Amino acid sequence: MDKVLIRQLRIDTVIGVYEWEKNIHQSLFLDLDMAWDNRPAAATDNYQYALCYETVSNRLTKLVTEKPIELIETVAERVAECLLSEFRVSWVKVVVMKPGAVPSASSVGVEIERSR
Ligand SMILES: Nc1nc2c(c(=O)[nH]1)N=C([C@H](O)[C@@H](O)CO)CN2
Repeated sequence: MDKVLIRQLRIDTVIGVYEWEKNIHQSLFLDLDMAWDNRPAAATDNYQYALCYETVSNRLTKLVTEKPIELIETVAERVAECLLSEFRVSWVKVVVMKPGAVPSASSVGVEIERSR
């Protein structure tokens, strides 16, 4: 299966369940694996057939930052829904990491896979 990948997309946003988290920005890091047939783009060398990782990155940053969210699970689910519906991706793996959330861990996070 062909994929388009985005690694370590940093999104600074209001995220967290505790009161002290609702007045600060924290960084989330997203890894995205998106099923996409890359052959039409490669055969024609035409951007029109490519899943644009820049467009996806910008859209997801807007989505995640438009309002405060408590759980990183919610972030992952909203990101997956957006990719399946707006970008017509048939399958996606979304990893959301929140470094700094647990001081004794280098990072913590969630991973989901969704398809339509
Ligand atoms: N499974 C989760 N556990 C926790 C979350 C979360 O989003 N998913 N969030 C918190 C707090 O916001 C924490 O990150 C503050 O450091 C705790 N557990």
